[in-house]
Amino acid sequence: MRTLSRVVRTPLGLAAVILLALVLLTAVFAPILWGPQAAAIDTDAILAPPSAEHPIGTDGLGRDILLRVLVATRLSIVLALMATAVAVTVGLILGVAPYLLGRAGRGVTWFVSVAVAFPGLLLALFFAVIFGVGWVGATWAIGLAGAPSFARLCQTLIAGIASRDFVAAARVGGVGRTRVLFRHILPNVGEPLIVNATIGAGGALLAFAGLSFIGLGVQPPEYDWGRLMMEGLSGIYINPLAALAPGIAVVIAGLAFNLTGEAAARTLGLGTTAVVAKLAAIQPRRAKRVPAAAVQGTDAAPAADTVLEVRDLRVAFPGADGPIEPVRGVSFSMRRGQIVGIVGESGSGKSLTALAIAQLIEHPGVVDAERLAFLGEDLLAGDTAARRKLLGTSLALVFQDPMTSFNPTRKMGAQLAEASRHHHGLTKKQAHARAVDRLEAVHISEAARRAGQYPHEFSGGMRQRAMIGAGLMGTPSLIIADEPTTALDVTVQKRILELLMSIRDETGTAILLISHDVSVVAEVCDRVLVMYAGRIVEDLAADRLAEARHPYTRALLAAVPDMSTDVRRPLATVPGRPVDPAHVPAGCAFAARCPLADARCRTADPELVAVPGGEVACWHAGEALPVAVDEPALDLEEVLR
Ligand SMILES: Nc1ncnc2c1ncn2[C@@H]1O[C@H](COP(=O)(O)OP(=O)(O)OP(=O)(O)O)[C@@H](O)[C@H]1O
Repeated sequence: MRTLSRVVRTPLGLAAVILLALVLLTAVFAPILWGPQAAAIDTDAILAPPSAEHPIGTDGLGRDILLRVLVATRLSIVLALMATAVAVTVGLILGVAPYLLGRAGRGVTWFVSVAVAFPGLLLALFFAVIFGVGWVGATWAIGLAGAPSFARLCQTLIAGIASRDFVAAARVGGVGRTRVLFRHILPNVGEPLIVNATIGAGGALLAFAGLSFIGLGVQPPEYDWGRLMMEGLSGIYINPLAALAPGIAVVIAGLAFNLTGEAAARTLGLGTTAVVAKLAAIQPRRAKRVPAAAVQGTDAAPAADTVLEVRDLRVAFPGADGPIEPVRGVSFSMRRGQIVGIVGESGSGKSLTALAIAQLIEHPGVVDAERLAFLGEDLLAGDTAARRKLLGTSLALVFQDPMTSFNPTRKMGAQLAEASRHHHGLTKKQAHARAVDRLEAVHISEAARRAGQYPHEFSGGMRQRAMIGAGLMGTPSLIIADEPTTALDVTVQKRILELLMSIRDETGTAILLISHDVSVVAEVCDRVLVMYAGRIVEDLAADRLAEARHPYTRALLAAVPDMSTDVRRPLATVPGRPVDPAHVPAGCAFAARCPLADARCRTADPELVAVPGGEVACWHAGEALPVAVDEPALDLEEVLR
């Protein structure tokens, strides 16, 4: 209803809706008002030309053509709508199948791709021949012919929404595929699908008229516009209006559907509501640092409080010239209460590492590891349902973009409550109460009222806190926060980081913080893992960052602006370009950008070896740099690239 009122506010929308309303009113009332008259045979007025009594003449049985055109509106529209219903239903089934069936659904995608390549009218003729002459066969024919394009649209829209963060969060929360589809995906693709179906109804109307015109559609004594065109054609030289009038009716009704659909599409495309709520004040708390003992020595035998063990984690995707491995043997472990940061430039494999831990790498991606264990449970083996439950109750994810982290069509309270109901067996009321409680826990004021609002009614910082609140619906042992502050301004950033630290202090939750910003990581983490080209190249305590040994870590640190940075000069960056995972060079992947690189670096890849305070993978770890990396010879072009 809201959509309709937005559509009629535009001149095009208003005209289209009025036209469609007229067509539909004619379809409803014309057979009641003029049905018997339109069927009355008058042998005295056979093939009469237009006159005052018969404005566009009569047919071969003396029946009034204008009345017949008006009465035919109902059958023409009903049949077009029935064919559209077939197209939408079959299209939806084919459209959602790949998502629901996972890998097994690839056959459906292939089938739709092939079917979509056939011209619709050809398919309609093909099905019309199979189903036989008559309106039933024609309805199936037009409906099935329209289904592939609808299915393709459906698949594309679903794929777009399925990659959004809130769907990933729901899946990690243990929400099943079917529920995710109906709760999170379909409500978000519903509008474009309805708009497309409306436009499709115009096409079905035209196709039906075509089939009836060539004698495959409606059969006498029934008549639709196509049938009337066919009958009028025989007398076109005597009374051209007899064929033209039903043709014009098809055009008007087709336009009414198409324009309404187009107007709705335009209106929906333009209308993104952006209501920015005011940021509620939060009371930042000073974080306690985890004792150094808890930070050190994590790669020995797993300690009793080990939350996460990652050993030789690899993530691969098929590429044009063989598999691409953007994550190439990552190993680390985390203990209760630890905040570990992963830093590295874009493309270094940080997010894929996190996604692999959360079991969110989709086919055709392949995850392999010597060991990937969460709370002692092997994530690469064992029962899928048990794994999902474990991840759903004990792992929380916070994503970069707080706008995509929530389903825009559902209220915040309901979204927070969802996983809790699923995993903890809470009633709707209990889950809602917990959602409000969790919103309060992340310092959202008036939490009860806020729980009844939609994501767009929250500010960016509030949404990010709500995302953290969603993670706290259970009792997570690990929060993975992937660039949680990148989309936020600096003051909000600080509050989010302080919130994460306070959660760690209060609950002992371990936090894996992914960031490309080394200063963010340095501020809140106990330990920092520096990633380059899919590997950890340095692992060190955050408070020893200044003693970093790897030239890459040192270059990253040098690129952080401070109060002494000359603002008139371009900001420093690490010179050169990151490695393309499809073309990782032999030897040390950083060699091409490294001022210390020599022949050995270009041929032999250094292992991660223990050094005082951490581990480093470099043949020249800690050596003095011949060129000052904090003063790289930058050209603006390189910076902007
Ligand atoms: N589905 C995929 N298929 C092929 N390659 C992929 C896929 N997903 C990611 N990659 C590649 O893997 C590499 C690492 O990606 P990842 O998202 O982990 O990087 P990142 O360090 O998190 O960077 P950013 O900070 O930009 O997110 C990138 O080069 C990316 O192009």
